[in-house]
Amino acid sequence: MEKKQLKEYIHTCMHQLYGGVIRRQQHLIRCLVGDYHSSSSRSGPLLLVNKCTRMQSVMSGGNPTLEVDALSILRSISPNLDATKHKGQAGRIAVIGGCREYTGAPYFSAISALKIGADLSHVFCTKDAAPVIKGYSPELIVHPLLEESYNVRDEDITTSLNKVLIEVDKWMERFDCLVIGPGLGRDPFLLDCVTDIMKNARQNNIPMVIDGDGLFLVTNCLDLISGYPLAVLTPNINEYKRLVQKVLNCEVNDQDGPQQLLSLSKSMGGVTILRKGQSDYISDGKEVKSVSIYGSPRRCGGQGDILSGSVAVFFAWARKLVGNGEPDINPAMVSCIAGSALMRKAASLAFQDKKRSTLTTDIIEHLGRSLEDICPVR
Ligand SMILES: NC(=O)C1=CN([C@@H]2O[C@H](COP(=O)(O)OP(=O)(O)OC[C@H]3O[C@@H](n4cnc5c(N)ncnc54)[C@H](OP(=O)(O)O)[C@@H]3O)[C@@H](O)[C@H]2O)[C@@H](O)CC1
Ligand SMILES: Nc1ncnc2c1ncn2[C@@H]1O[C@H](COP(=O)(O)OP(=O)(O)OP(=O)(O)O)[C@@H](O)[C@H]1O
Ligand SMILES: [Mg+2]
Repeated sequence: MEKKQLKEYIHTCMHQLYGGVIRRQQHLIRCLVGDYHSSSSRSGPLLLVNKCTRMQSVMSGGNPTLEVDALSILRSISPNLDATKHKGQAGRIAVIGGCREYTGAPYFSAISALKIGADLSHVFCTKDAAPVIKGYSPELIVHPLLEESYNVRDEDITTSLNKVLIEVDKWMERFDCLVIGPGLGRDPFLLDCVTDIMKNARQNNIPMVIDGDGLFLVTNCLDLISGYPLAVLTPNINEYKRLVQKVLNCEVNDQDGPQQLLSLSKSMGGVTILRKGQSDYISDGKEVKSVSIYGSPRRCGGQGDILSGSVAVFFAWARKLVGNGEPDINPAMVSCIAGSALMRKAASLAFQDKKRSTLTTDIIEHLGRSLEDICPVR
C-alpha cells in the first residue's frame, strides 16, 4: 500500500472506530489541554487518535515530538449545528484586503470562512476591487470603503482617512475576528487607514489574523500588535524572514527553527505565529507545536489565503469555548492548529483529484468535505 493510501486508510479506520465516541466526550477540551502539557491524561480513544496522528506526522516528515493531535483539536472546537441557533452565532468574519492588483486573495479568504461554517463574511476593500469581488460571489458582503493614494488629493488626505475610519467603525464591533492583509497591497494611504483600523480593533478586543501585506505593515510597525494576545500572524517563507530580521535582528535559522519561532513570538509579547511551510509550526511564546498531516505538493498561490480565513473562523469558535468556561486553552494557538490541519486535508483531497492542475478554488471546494470527514455533522 502506498504511503498516502496508508495514511488515508488509518485515518478512515480511526474515524469509524472512534469518531462517535470522541464527539460525545463533553470534556474533550480538558483532554486537549492535557495533550499540550502531559501524556498521562489522555483518554483511550484520544490516545489512539494521537498515535495515528503521530504516525502520519512521521510519515510526512514532521517533528514527532512537537506534532499535535490537530484532528481532535479541530473536532473539539467545531460547534454543533442545531435549531436553537441564530444567524451570526457561528461566526462573523471580516477580511480587510483587496485592491487594484489583488482581488483573488480577499475572496479566497472570505469565501473559505463561509465554506467552513461562518454565518457571515464581509470584505472591506478599495472601490476598484469591490465590484470584482462582488462578481465572484453573491455570498460575500463587500464594502467599497478603502482608498488608495492615486484616488486621494494631498489636501484631502486627513478628511479621507477620517471618512474611511468612521465608515469602518460602524461595523467593527459586530465582528468575531478580522483577517488583515490578503491582497491589501502596499499603498501608503491604504496602510495608514489599516493602521487605524487595527488600533481600533485592538481597543475593542477583536481578534486579528494578520497575513500577506498586513504582515508587511506590522513588520514595519511592531507596536500595532506587540503584546496583543488576540493577534495571530501567518507568515510564509518571505514574510517570516522579514519578521525574524526585524524583530530578532538575525537571519532565519532552520537548524533550530522551533526555538527561533518561540523566541520570535516571545519577543513580540506573546502574539501567536503560524510559520507556514512543509510542516506548519505554531508558537505563542510559551510552547511550539507542529502540524504536518496531509498536505499537497502543489504550491499554487492563494493557499495561505484559505488558511487565514479558516483560522479566523476557528478563532471565533475557540473563543466561544473559552467564554463557556474553558479558560485553559489559548484560542489563538488552537485556531492555528485547526486551520492548518483543515487546509492541509483539503489540499490533499484536491490534489488527489486534480494533480498538477489543482487550483486554489479546487481546494476551497474540498473544505466542506474535509471538515465533514474529520468532524461529521450529527
Ligand atoms: N490571487 C491573488 O489575488 C493572490 C494574491 N496574493 C497577495 O499578493 C500579495 C503579496 O503576497 P506574496 O505571497 O506574493 O508576498 P511575498 O511572498 O512576501 O512576496 C513575493 C515577492 O514579491 C514582492 N512583493 C510583494 N508585494 C509587493 C509590492 N506590493 N511591491 C513590491 N514588491 C512586492 C516581495 O518583495 P519584498 O517584500 O521581499 O520586498 C517578494 O520578493 C499579498 O497581498 C497576498 O495576499 C497572494 O495571497 C496569492 C494570491
Ligand atoms: N512545502 C509544503 N508542503 C506542504 N504544505 C505546504 C508547503 N508549503 C506550504 N504548505 C501549506 O500551504 C499553506 C499555505 O502556505 P504558503 O507558504 O503557500 O502561504 P502563502 O505563500 O502565504 O500563500 P498565498 O499564495 O495565499 O499568499 C499552509 O497551510 C501550509 O501548510
Ligand atoms: Mg500569503
